[in-house]
Amino acid sequence: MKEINVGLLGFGTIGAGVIRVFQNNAEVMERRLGARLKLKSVADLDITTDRGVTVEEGVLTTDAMQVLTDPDIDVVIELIGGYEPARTFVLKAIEHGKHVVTANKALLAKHGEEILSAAAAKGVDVMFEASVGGGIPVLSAIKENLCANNFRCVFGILNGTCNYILTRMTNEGADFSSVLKDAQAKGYAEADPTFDVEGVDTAHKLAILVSMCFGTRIDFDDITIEGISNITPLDIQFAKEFGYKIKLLAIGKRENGTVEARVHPTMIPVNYPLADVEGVFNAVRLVGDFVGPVMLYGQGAGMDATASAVMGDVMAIARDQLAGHQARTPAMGYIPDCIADLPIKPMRDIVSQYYLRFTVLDKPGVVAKISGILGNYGIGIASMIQPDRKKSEAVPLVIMTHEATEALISDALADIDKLDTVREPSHFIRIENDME
Ligand SMILES: NC(=O)C1=CN([C@@H]2O[C@H](COP(=O)(O)OP(=O)(O)OC[C@H]3O[C@@H](n4cnc5c(N)ncnc54)[C@H](OP(=O)(O)O)[C@@H]3O)[C@@H](O)[C@H]2O)C=CC1
Ligand SMILES: N[C@@H](CC=O)C(=O)O
Ligand code: NA
Repeated sequence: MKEINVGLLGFGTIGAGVIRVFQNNAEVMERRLGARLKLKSVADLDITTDRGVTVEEGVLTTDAMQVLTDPDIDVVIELIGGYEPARTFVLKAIEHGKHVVTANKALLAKHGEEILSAAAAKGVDVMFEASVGGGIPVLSAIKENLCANNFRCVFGILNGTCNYILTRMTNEGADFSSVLKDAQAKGYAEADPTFDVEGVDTAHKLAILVSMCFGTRIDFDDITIEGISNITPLDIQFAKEFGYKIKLLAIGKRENGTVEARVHPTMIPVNYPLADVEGVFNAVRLVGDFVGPVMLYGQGAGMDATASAVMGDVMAIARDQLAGHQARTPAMGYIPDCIADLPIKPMRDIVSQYYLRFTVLDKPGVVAKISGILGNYGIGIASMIQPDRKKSEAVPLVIMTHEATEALISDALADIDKLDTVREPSHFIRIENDME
């Protein structure tokens, strides 16, 4: 029986998951492939720590170059993470004529074009299903099954760590930092968890999604990114009272030659399917012009689910190899020469409804002054929760607005923050009511 040899770089959380798939599911993969996948080498800096899986003698090495230059290895899986040395290793694998599978969204969001051009020039495949939505087969859905559609928009809950934190804060009133520690212990978080909580990891994934949905290059630095570290139990409580949940949402929209690409905490009505996505689960809602709305849901992080996506890519490459096809489907779902350069809409032009929370002195006339300033900017008030009567203490005042541009909201808030009766910088959360 024909063998396809695989080399693995990075024996961490996901690397260990990949080895588990090799060990547990060899038979089903062989029956689906008609060939055998063989894990020939695994490189990690540390090959003595117990990772919960045993590896055959002679497979482990501390020398990544041994994997990259081994003429027998057909496919290299990169699971080191980060920019370097992952970039150098992936380019080296391509130079040596190897197909590459990676889960590294950071690398792809920043250096994707360089890597994919090198792969195209060499005639090898680079696949990265695990990089977005962990185990959810979202990238293959976009570039294969849904490829006859023009996409209007894409919404995603794309970070398992943040969704796990927000879910436990919402459902149990749990404390942010202890839940983050738990997410790290479960292997969900990035090596640097600020990438998770500050929205950077979600933005890496959004960059890939927006490029693949709309067929455009995205400059990662143009994506607006806000994380969840400023979300307070008070905002979660008020959101509930208004019938919303707070989620870290990745939003991509295409409209009249521009795209929106932004990541920020967002209030979603509780009766929307995305509001029900809890814990480490992720979901992506796509709207295509013919298929309409499609929602994909599954575990967005963790050893086993992510390893499933990695091995799905290895199988796809192996199938192409066995059938004599090379790079059958363009990596980004579009022929490289047909990829556009659509600009990202500036944040000030975004239109949304807003949740505004002010910390005000409980004095007569405060509400009138704030609503007056909003009125001056033409911002309509949809509903309001007024301060409790606590005399001189500062109390929260919450206003839900009608749709307004971000420019109007930020200018109005700057004026409101100058009032003597407003005791802390005002706080806002965007609301997403239109997911069609
Ligand atoms: N964890 C998750 O749920 C998910 C992760 N991903 C992505 O998968 C990738 C791997 O993540 P994860 O497994 O969690 O990360 P880990 O940090 O658990 O694993 C990375 C491994 O790579 C090793 N490594 C670092 N430098 C080298 C090197 N020069 N040569 C060989 N090995 C090296 C690390 O060793 P050491 O620790 O000694 O530095 C570590 O064992 C990342 O790109 C991540 O973003 C994608 C989806 C989900
Ligand atoms: N740190 C990421 C891992 C998967 O991409 C997350 O929490 O989603
Ligand atoms: Na995926």
